[in-house]
Amino acid sequence: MYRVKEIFYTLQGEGTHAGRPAVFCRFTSCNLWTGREADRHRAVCQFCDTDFVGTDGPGGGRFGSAAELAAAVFAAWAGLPHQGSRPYVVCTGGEPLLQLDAAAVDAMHAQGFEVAVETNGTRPAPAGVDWVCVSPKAGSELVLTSGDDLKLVYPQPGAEPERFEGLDFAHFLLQPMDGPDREANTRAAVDYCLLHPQWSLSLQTHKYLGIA
Ligand SMILES: C[S@@+](CC[C@H](N)C(=O)[O-])C[C@H]1O[C@@H](n2cnc3c(N)ncnc32)[C@H](O)[C@@H]1O
Ligand SMILES: Nc1nc2[nH]cc(C(=O)O)c2c(=O)[nH]1
Ligand code: SF4
Ligand SMILES: [Mg+2]
Repeated sequence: MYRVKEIFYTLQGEGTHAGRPAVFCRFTSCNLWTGREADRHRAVCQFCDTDFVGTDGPGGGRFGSAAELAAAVFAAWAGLPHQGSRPYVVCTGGEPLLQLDAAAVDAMHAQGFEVAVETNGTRPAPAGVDWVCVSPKAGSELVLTSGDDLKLVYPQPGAEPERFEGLDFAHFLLQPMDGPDREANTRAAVDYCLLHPQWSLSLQTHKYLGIA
């Protein structure tokens, strides 16, 4: 059984693939926060910008099999078929690697999708995922130490960029922490990238565009 908060079609807002049309499959639950506001101050991850509680969002629900989940992802894709481009699904959450398994990845592949994951990196990824974006969180143990994007929310005391720059990722990105200090955090991230050009800036472009 897969528990999913919402499934929707939009542009990938963040990271190396920012601007790419994608179905987002947002799994419920996270191992670093309950998702309840009353618990935020004592969570390992306290800055989360996402509601991942329950299965009540658009396209959300409980899916009894990998094939049913993949069919729901396929149903959300609204792009026209085009030779040489594959539909794209971003599995996120909550923490998707608490639920995403090889059967789900295989079923999404069988529907023609390229499969990406957005993860906090505290759980191994199943075989077959095509794009792995890891976003480490201070105070958590990082087990996924290789992948495509290493996308660090900045600043995070205890998770300085220097700690991650030796890991086996193709792209290193700083994403300004959203919240009351977003503007200052954005300026600080710009300054950090300018001084340390192995890092690129990742903006949450969907928020500036006013899309999901
Ligand atoms: C909601 S998380 C879900 C996936 C996974 N649990 C993770 O943390 O990577 C999706 C992305 O949003 C980022 N994010 C969450 N809250 C944020 C905030 N306040 N400002 C900037 N990025 C944030 C996360 O670091 C992650 O890259
Ligand atoms: N447009 C859009 N892009 C995103 N990239 C990562 C997201 C996430 O919440 O994981 C996200 C999201 O919520 N919306
Ligand atoms: S790890 Fe990801 S989903 Fe979990 S609380 Fe942090 S940002 Fe939110
Ligand atoms: Mg988001």
